[in-house]
Amino acid sequence: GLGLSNKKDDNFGEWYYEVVVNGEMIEYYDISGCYILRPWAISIWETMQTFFDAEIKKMKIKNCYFPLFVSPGVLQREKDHIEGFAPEVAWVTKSGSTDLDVHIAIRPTSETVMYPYYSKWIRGHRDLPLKLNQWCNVVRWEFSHPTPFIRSREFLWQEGHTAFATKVEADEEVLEILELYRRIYEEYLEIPVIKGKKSELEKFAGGLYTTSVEAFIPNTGRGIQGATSHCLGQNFAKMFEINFENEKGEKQMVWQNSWAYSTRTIGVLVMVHGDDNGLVLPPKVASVQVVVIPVPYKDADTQAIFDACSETVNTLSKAGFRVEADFRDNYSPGWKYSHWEMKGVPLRIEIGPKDLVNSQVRIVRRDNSAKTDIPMAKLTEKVKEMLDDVQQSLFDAAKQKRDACIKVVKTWDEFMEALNQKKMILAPWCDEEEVEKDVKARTKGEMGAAKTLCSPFDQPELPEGTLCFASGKPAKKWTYWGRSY
Ligand SMILES: O=C1CCCN[C@@H]1CCCn1cnc2cc(F)c(F)cc2c1=O
Ligand SMILES: [Mg+2]
Repeated sequence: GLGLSNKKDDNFGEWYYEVVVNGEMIEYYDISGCYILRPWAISIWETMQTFFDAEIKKMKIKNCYFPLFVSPGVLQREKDHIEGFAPEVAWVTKSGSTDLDVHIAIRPTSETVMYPYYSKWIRGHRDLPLKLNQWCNVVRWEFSHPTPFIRSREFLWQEGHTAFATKVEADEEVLEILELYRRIYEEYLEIPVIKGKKSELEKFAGGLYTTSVEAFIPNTGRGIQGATSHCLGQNFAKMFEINFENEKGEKQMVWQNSWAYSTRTIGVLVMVHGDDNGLVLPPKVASVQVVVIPVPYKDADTQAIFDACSETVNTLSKAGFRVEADFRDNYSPGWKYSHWEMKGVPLRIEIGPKDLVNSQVRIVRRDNSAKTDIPMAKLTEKVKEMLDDVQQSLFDAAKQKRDACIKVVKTWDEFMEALNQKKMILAPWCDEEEVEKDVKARTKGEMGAAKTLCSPFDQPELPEGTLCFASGKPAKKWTYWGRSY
């Protein structure tokens, strides 16, 4: 039948696979870890892209496109950048039946592709800042269990790569981009995120520091990195000799950033808002915000009902809403209700014989199933009101649920109890890497170890003498810990 055979709170993993397929976002592919992204998913990607692209253009960041293929020499240029990642790199070794004598890597990220040309293009301070972004796919041949949108061997992202004369400019842009990522999550996807700094152990090894927006999946009790904005310092400038002559004629290395968000955002959206009837889409990213369903009755005037549906579609689309009617005569109204609920369409409008008589429509909200009869005359204003309310309600519900998963702890025992309760744990930490490694070792298990998610910029009060939950040493900062994706 149409319904899901898995409940979200019973077996989340199965529920997720079913929802992304039944919601017509994903089609499975015959190569493991690869998925077909169908229009219902790509329309969400495009909405985010439209917002983000417009915002970075305001920042004078330009789009470019570098090749998919990386020559082996440059890929290995930076040891600690690549060492841990080597097993994930996919290689082209043949063309047709001919072996390539030099194997070519497929980009897993584009630092090593782009920076030799940054070195060539950046000569003097007038060449700075150089601020480029590309919208592309990347390939990482990961082996941990693949999950649509969340962990796939190929995914879509944007990667920004910027170079500045000063660290001050770089530091400023890192946070400007991070704020855009927060807006994508909290103003479009309606998912609460925490802005913070990654620990030395969790940061991008090739960089100076990493900031991120961290989301949380209550059902699995796992944190998930939503997007990341790194300051690379001068590490890559040194490696790729990206220098410029400053105003005084002195040779200086540039300060760089790199930042990305990916189609993983869509997976987080499904996991956070989805329910046992399927997807639940925030109106701002829904390619269909309102679906109009005719409810013909045996002896009623079916044509009149269809006409009322068409009129409703015209009125709402003229008002700027993304609206569709489902006139298919081979499906019942009931079937259509389930189908569009599965796809997460925010509002459903039902028009039957009595609605005609009363010149009203029945509007049903996807997020809370509330049913309201609205006079046709007030249609547009009510639909706008309800869509705005759905958008905000989704955030409020997700935030309340996420906040209920946060536990503040002071001791190891409290930490372990919270971890076993699938919480996102805020703990005072001495900020020592050895201690972080020790926590990982002590929490190892088939569920995966606990790790730091981020140290929130918004630091609670840390009273003098507060001790680290894990080492007992003087705590330096509050840090979020948890299991993660
Ligand atoms: O996270 C970002 C933002 C956008 C540009 N890149 C940075 C760092 C990416 C970190 N990273 C992440 N994954 C990788 C996988 C690989 F196979 C590999 F060769 C390299 C990497 C790798 O450098
Ligand atoms: Mg990885």
